[in-house]
Amino acid sequence: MSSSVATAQALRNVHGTIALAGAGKMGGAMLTGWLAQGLDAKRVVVIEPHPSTEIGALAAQGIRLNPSVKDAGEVDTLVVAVKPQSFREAGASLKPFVGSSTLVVSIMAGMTITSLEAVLFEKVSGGSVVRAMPNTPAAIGRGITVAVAAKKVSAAQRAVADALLRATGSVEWVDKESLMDAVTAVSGSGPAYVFLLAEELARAGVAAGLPVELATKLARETVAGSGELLHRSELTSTTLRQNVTSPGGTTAAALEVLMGPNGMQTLLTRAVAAATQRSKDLAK
Ligand SMILES: NC(=O)C1=CN([C@@H]2O[C@H](COP(=O)(O)OP(=O)(O)OC[C@H]3O[C@@H](n4cnc5c(N)ncnc54)[C@H](OP(=O)(O)O)[C@@H]3O)[C@@H](O)[C@H]2O)C=CC1
Ligand SMILES: O=C(O)[C@@H]1CCC=N1
Repeated sequence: MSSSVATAQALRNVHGTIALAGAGKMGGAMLTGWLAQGLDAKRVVVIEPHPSTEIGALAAQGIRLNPSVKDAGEVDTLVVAVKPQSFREAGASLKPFVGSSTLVVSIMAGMTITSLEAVLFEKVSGGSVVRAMPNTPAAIGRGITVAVAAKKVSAAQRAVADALLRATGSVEWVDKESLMDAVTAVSGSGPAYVFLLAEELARAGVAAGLPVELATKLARETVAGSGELLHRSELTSTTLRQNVTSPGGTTAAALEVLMGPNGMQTLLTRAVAAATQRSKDLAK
């Protein structure tokens, strides 16, 4: 069985009602992935105060948009995709949807398992919580998610979380929740760094004399094509970089700048440290 067939099959084996709280950029991307992989829309409840036109249109496919707690019925899995800053308030309105056997999967940056348990469950340490960090390539099935499960999460619940997360790309499980802040800084926020690279490469092309439109196209296709090559190739990123670099050539001249003092290594180390710290601060 191919891995994509196995992924779709695992998702179809997820039983019960799945509620998504927060169908914004990330929650919406995950919902798109689930439906694309064949999850029955009728089993999906979406809790979202201001649904986009796209999310509203999914009601025609059978998803239940903003039902009352009574109409939603028993929620087997609640995926929380609201902003961490709005969770204290949102948590209170979500709590009535959570029963003692509900599995909660949170994708909120910085929000710890302990905080989730305290807000959503009657007793601290009484909840089945999976903390996960996806990224936006999930929208095209090419995301990567890192997940950590609270002790109370059963093997069956972990399989449910895995199926939902894997429908949007690959999944790595870790045992230490403390890794999640750095994970968020690398892969959760990481797509933004890559898109910034495309923006700045285009700007640098314009500064070097190219028309804006051509520079934008060259930068976009170069980032996208290099990403695809990295994805398909078995070579390491170091070898792929070296393959571009002719001795004494143009790339070597550029890399001397990018790999020099205050180059990419310094900048990315500082950027990832700043994002890691922000994730820790969001927990407070
Ligand atoms: N964007 C990304 O790349 C990633 C984001 N995340 C995490 O995903 C979460 C969402 O981020 P993102 O999608 O970017 O943010 P968005 O603002 O796009 O989405 C959050 C959504 O939650 C809605 N919302 C607000 N209050 C409630 C409530 N009480 N009940 C239900 N929904 C509510 C918001 O509505 P309204 O706008 O009207 O307030 C909004 O539509 C965050 O916790 C973030 O840390 C994780 C990985 C990557
Ligand atoms: O910027 C943020 O806080 C969220 C988490 C990772 C990506 N976006």
